[in-house]
Parts: sequence; structure tokens; C-alpha cells
Amino acid sequence: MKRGFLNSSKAKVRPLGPELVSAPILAVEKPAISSLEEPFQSMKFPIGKVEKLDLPESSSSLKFVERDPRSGSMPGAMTYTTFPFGAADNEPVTECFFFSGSKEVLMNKGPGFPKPLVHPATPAFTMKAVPGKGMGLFSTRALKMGELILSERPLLITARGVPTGLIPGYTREMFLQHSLAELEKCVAIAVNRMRPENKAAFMALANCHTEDGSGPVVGIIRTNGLGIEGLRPGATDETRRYSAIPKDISRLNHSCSPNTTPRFDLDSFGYQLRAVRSITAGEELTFQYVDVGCSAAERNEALKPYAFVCACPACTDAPASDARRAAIKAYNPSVLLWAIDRKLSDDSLINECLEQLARLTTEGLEHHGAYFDATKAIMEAYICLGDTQNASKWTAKVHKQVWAHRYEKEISEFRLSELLDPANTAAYEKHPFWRMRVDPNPTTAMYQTLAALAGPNNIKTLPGGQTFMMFPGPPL
Ligand SMILES: C[S@@+](CC[C@H](N)C(=O)[O-])C[C@H]1O[C@@H](n2cnc3c(N)ncnc32)[C@H](O)[C@@H]1O
Repeated sequence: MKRGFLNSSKAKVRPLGPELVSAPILAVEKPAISSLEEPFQSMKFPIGKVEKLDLPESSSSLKFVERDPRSGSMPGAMTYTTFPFGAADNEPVTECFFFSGSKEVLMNKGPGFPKPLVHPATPAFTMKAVPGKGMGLFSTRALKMGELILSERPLLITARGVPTGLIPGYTREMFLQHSLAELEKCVAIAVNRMRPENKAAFMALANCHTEDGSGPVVGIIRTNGLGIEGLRPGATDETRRYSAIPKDISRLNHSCSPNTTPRFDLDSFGYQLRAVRSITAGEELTFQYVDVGCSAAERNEALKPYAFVCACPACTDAPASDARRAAIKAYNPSVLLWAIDRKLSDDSLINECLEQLARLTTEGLEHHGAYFDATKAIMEAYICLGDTQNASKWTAKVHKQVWAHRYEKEISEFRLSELLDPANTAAYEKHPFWRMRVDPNPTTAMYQTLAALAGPNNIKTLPGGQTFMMFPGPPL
């Protein structure tokens, strides 16, 4: 037993029952099957419909053993567990079906984990039917960019596949069907472990896979699941990502110009849904099911598994929208290159980024990483120019984008909170880009900046993902 949570008062509220651990046989010998083109270990199901086949009775390779919930994962076995461990009856819980190792990620977080969910001060959404889309969520009041709409623990977090032994004579299609059936058996157990109200909410979710080989539970997962990473340290294959099924966020319909974005907050073990631009009262809330930075044709191809054709304005006026999205994709601001290239005007980068932001706003893509990049580049350009008034204004815009992937890292690494005050020159002087554009010797300034960023080992990965390796350069 690792940490204090099992000794806490919370842990004593409910008696700890046995927990199930499934032990699929992993070390099964693989007979050669010529029609199985992809390595079966990937357990990746095609994203579209799976042909429904009547399979001969096959013996399942799954073995179930009961284990004490206070124990960690059984090596090589998959674990059913309910999180938070020993939760009180009124605390939101998530049923988990994990590969080994994930339970330990949660056990090792220590006391105080998970933090309570933070909710908006007043309710911000309601659910109602949307013609042609089933149910959907709508705002009940005006919302500002970055505002929290709802927080929730997922009903379920599950592996997307279970290791299944190959069955001699099976074709690829039969094997897929068999794998889906094995997964259905496994996840149905997790669903049956849910509290009655959670199980009812889960089973009431949309399922666009009723006609194919997915079982009822797998169909719901494939319709509503959100990819979630970070619970399997070290895994690089398909098993690194689980599917999470939240109750309310699952009711959001797709838009190629979404006005919200969900983000999983590990500290509270919950999803937070935020507005990515201003939203008026009564507007439908939407998010992107697939990457919407590409063309309408590519988006609708990727959306096929969800069994609808998107009729949002970007899809109905595809040529103009496609051109803008291609321009957005093609532009990647480089503050460093602009800062040292004195042939460029002082405002060229800022103007380019303003154009990029205009394209993103026209397309309704404020949730996109490119929006964060362009906002941050303008903030950094003003820091390069030594203009704290404008830099602080743009820092505030970066600060609003709490949903952004790199938000926390950027805020802490470059101490952006201190830059909200234009008079805090001490903080500005510590920023690696401070006055780089107005320095009399920009090349030296750039090397100094890179050296500072590179640190003692001369290698540094910037928040944007670029890696710098310092070679001996001009004397510093
Ligand atoms: C995750 S559910 C969304 C909530 C769902 N509308 C409900 O009733 O619970 C996904 C399903 O909603 C429908 N849907 C989502 N976005 C849509 C859209 N933009 N147009 C039409 N149908 C949509 C499709 O049937 C899709 O398979």
C-alpha cells in the first residue's frame, strides 16, 4: 500500500469489496494466419463500421480472479478498479478498466489526490434535443472566453482493447469480431460495477454502432469515448491511450468551428469544459470530434464513424474555408528569426500574427493550438521590443487560453503571471526574449538567449516543441 488515502476517513466510509482483475493469457503462441495483415497485438480497431459476423463458438481466453482493492496491479493483468479509491457515496467516481501500471499512477499521487472538482458558480448548460442531431448541450447564460462550463469525473475510463489469443483458421475480419466480443465482455463488467445512476446514464448515451459488430457497451464507448493519455507511463503503443466516457460532455455535438473544448485535469481526475470564445445564452455548445485544421473533405472522412455528415458553415462553404484553413496550417511564427533579422520591420511578425488570428477567428478555431501560438508570438514580439504595455496586454490574452495544451508549462516556465503587470520590469528583464529586437547586436543577443534556454547541458526543448542543441558559437 503506497499512500495515505486508504487510511483516510474517506476510505473508511464504504467497506472495500473485492475487486476483479482479468488476466487475459498474454503469452499465447501465435499461429501464422496469412490473412491477418496487421499485428494483432496493436488491438486497434478500424475507426469505421465493423462488419457483423456470426462467429463459431470460441472459448474465451479471459480469466478472472478476485483481488483485494488495496493491492496494486497484478503484473501482466488488467485491473478493474473504482476511483477515487474508497470514495464516499456522494463523491463522483469513475469505473476504470486498466492495463497494469495505471492503478499505481493514481496510488502514487499521494495524499490530497484527487482534488475536489471545481464547478462554475452558477449552472451554465442544459441538455435538449437538436433537430437531426439527437440530444445536445446549450448554454443557459452568456459565457466568456476561457470560462468554465462544467467539470465532471468520467463515468468510465477503459482500455480500448484486450489482448486476445489468435484462433487458428480465423480471418482478419473474424479476429476483429472476436476481439470486439472479448472487449465487450470485459467492459460490460466495468459498466455493471457502476452505481445504478451512473450505469443508467452510461446506457442512455448515444450509440451509432448498433448496426455493426460492436456490442452495446463497446458501441457506446466508440460513439462517445474521448482519448486520454498520461495514465500509462512508458507505453508507446496503442495501449498508452484509454477511452474516457463522461456523462455530460458526451452529449456535445461536433462542429468544425467549435465553441468549447474539454480538457482532462489529472489533479482533480475530471474533465473541465471551457468556452473558447464568447458564447451567447441559448447557443448550442459544440466541440471537435476530429482534428478540424484540415479540409472539409478530410474532416468528413474522419467523421464517418460517427455516422453523420457535418453541415456546419465551414463544411457548407468549403472552398473559402479550406483556403483559410490551409493558410492557417502553413503559418508558423518564429519570434527568434524575426528578432534577429533587421531587414524585417519591427511590426512584421505582429502583423502576420494578427492576420493569422483573424483567419482563426473567421474560421471559429480559437480552440486550436495555432491560436495560442499566434497570441503568444505577439506577446513575445512585444517583449523583444521592450514594450511592456503591449506585452502585458497580450500576456493577458495568453492567460485566458487555459484550455491550451501547453498552457501550464508556458505559464510556469516563463513566469507569465508576473508579466501581467507592465510595471514589473524586473520580471520582464528575466524573460529570455527581453529587448532582443532592440539589442545593438542581435546575433549575440540571440545566442545569449539560446544559451540561457539551453541550460548547462546545452540541450533544451522549448515549449513549442523545438529542440535546440548548442554548438560552440560566437563568444558570449
Ligand atoms: C457523442 S454523441 C453526441 C450526443 C448525441 N447527439 C446524443 O444524442 O447523445 C455523437 C453522435 O451525435 C450525433 N452528432 C454529433 N454531432 C453531430 C452533427 N454535427 N450533426 C449531426 N449529428 C451529430 C451523431 O449521431 C453522433 O454519432
